[in-house]
Amino acid sequence: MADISTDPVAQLHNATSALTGNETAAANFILFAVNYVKSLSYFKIFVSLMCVLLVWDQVSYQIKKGSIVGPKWKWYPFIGPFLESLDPKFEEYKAKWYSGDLSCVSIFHKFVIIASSRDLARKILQAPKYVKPCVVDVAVKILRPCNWVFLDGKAHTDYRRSLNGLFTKPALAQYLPSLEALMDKYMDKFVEISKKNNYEPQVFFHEMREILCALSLKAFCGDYITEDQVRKIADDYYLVTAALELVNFPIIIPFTKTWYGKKTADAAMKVFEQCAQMAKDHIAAAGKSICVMDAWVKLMHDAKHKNDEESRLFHREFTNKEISEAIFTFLFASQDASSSLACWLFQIVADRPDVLQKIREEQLAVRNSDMSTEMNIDLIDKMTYTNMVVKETLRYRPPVLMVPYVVKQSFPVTAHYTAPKGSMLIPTLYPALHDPEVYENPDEFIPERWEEGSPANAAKKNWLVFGCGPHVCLGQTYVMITFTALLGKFALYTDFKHKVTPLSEKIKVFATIFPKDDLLLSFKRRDPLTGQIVE
Ligand code: HEM
Repeated sequence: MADISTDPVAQLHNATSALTGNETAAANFILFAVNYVKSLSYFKIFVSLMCVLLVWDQVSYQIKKGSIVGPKWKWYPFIGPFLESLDPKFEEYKAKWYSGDLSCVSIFHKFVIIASSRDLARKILQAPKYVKPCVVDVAVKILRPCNWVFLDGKAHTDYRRSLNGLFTKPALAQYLPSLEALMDKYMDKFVEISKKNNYEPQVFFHEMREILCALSLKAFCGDYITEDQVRKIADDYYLVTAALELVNFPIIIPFTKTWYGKKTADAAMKVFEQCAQMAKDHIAAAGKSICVMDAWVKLMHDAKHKNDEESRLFHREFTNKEISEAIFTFLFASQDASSSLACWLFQIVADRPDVLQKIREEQLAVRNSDMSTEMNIDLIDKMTYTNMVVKETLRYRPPVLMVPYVVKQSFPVTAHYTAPKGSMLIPTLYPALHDPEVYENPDEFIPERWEEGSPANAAKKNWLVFGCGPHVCLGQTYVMITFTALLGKFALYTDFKHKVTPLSEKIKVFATIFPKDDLLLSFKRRDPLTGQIVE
């Protein structure tokens, strides 16, 4: 008669009768284990399960850690140093970087490897076969899964090639006049704000974020975006930054940080979609190109009559939605890093009157003291010293400390260590930029170290401010040009003072890095030729 028992133990018993030797021993063991579990209470089962998981958590950590530097054990079971990661401290990061070329930490199920030497950082950034950029889970929801930044390999390289042309010097030359006009407006605004506070230094962190957001949006959307829309996006943008913290809840729950972040991003992309259509209409009517959107649409427009390889990239029409998503990634990539640079730049220059004086002298010289000279690329190219100040600020206080990547397949990072698939691999940029063998007295601010023929200039491999490899920053030329122009104008037309506090030189980590006291500044109008204060 067929065995109709539903008891798995009874079934196993019957099954073993047909086996011999090793098979019987294995089956007996399973039988014993099943009988044992059946004799346990739920509580005991739970405790046993937890013990197994606990041991597995530690064993898995040890296997992944291998020979690299890192905590001997996962001291906080399962979560690891999760609570510390909620409030990242620059000093703790630094201690980690200098603890070894490769170090690790495990948070929940994520195994994180930090690569801090220049050569390892470069190796990782240039290994698209093994790694791809790692974004927090929620970023895919906020930036949308179809966004170009999530493309990998050839698809990414091809899309990137279609965007490179939007940030070349000739393209940037088209955006400069409207950027200069906006800089003028913000100089007035900063002076006005300072005047209302009797020129007493006050927190300028938020104003710096606003001017950078406004400049980016002007460069990207030109006059298609209204001042109100710019203000709204600039005001709300910090909600996106807050939503994209490295440690965040992956599901979007109403009225949480991520929910507000997504709402802000969706609203901004809606505005960009409308702007994209206006750019298409403007270029179709043979209008002049003055912003990134115009330049992009013009490339599409011109491509229709050309058949070279570069133009073929534009043979398909990028939709308004696609353009809006790409523009949002530009804002996303630029906003925090550029605001960080702006904060340090104004603080550092205000604290060093000799540097400010040299900038002013250069600014007058390149204009031949003719204040009606318009800003253009040739003029900016002549601002050698101002450019060195921007470059040294980027080295001294690199806005992006680390770039998280995820391992796609086991990656032999060194002869002795292979990063396991699925782990997070983080090349750090700071140590290469503070390498004493390349930059003498690396913790001092010395613009002259960038003079032609200097060791700093020769050490191209250490210049990791904008990353390297297939994901190298798309906006790096734009950054150098805009900031040189911005600093030059503010130095000429305003007298800015910084109040030094014990926290000014301390570093706060908020996506990028900022002075811990949020930057106390005051601006006065000055006559660019005489240096007299104009009240
Ligand atoms: C001070 C300002 C900035 C700094 C320090 C900075 C730095 C960086 C770094 C370190 C990366 C990652 C590179 C890599 O993975 O190898 C990056 C990527 C990127 N940056 Fe910037 N960035 C800045 C401003 C900008 C601006 C203004 C734009 C926009 C126009 C921009 C657009 C991008 C884009 C689109 C990417 C991703 C490129 C890709 O995945 O192909 N960045 N940036």
